[in-house]
Amino acid sequence: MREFFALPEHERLAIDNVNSPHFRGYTRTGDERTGGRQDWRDQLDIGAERAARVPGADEPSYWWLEGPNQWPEALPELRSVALAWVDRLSGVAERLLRELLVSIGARADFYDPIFGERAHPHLKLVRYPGSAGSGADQGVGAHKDYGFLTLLLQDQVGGLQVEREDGVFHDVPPIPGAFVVNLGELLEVATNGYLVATNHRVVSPPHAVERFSVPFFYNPRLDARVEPLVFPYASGAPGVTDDPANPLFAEYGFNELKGKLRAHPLVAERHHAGLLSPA
Ligand SMILES: O=C(O)CCC(=O)C(=O)O
Ligand SMILES: [Fe+2]
Repeated sequence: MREFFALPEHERLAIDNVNSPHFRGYTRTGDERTGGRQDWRDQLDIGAERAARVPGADEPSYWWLEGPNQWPEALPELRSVALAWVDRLSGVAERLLRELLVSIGARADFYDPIFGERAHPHLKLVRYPGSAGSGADQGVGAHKDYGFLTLLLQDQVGGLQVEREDGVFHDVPPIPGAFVVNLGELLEVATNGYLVATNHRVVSPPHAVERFSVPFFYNPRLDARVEPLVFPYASGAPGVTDDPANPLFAEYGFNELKGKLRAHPLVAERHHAGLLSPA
């Protein structure tokens, strides 16, 4: 992945995600927004390799999220390595989700039907280039991931923080060889708030220190509707977080599309002006 970010800028920009109505490809530093503010990182977004899908007038707009990836010509091996990693981590995350469901008294296979062949996993290669010249330290602003589980590899630099019950963001110190596991919004929807999606952010490394991370997002089919989980604590669950700025959608495609339109305004304006709600 370091080789990808070391490519000359014109080679990275040849696969700019602004060229992709499917939100795939390279986002240069400064083009992404979280919480309405600029994230100081660049990244390569990779999803399941599928044919471009253009939703018909009577189809849900989230089908735009299906499509081909963009790969750098100068690094032909990246495609097979990244897609093999997606496959491998899909298996790990599947096992983990099943164990997690059993641990709260549910059936292991409860959500099996919404994954399978048409599942919509996602992988990012991310580089944080240090602090922005402006002094802002938002590597990525506080957010929750859209799907069920995230398996995140981070290097030794640090900067990832998660919000705990006390409302304070706590450092997540890097542990060599370990994944950080974040709970996604769909698990919160599934358990009606018994499990709460992990609110997390990255504080930029100081000065010109670079940080690299590789989050893998375990997501079901875009047209999956997350049914309430049958488990012993369902009746006492508090309900999902009520945040008008971030509604949680049980139909996965809408939940991801909401996030992508917000995070990638250049892609949204160029390809999806019709989907943006009037300000
Ligand atoms: O870089 C990290 O450690 C976190 C990245 C992240 O939260 C994301 O891309 O969703
Ligand atoms: Fe995240």
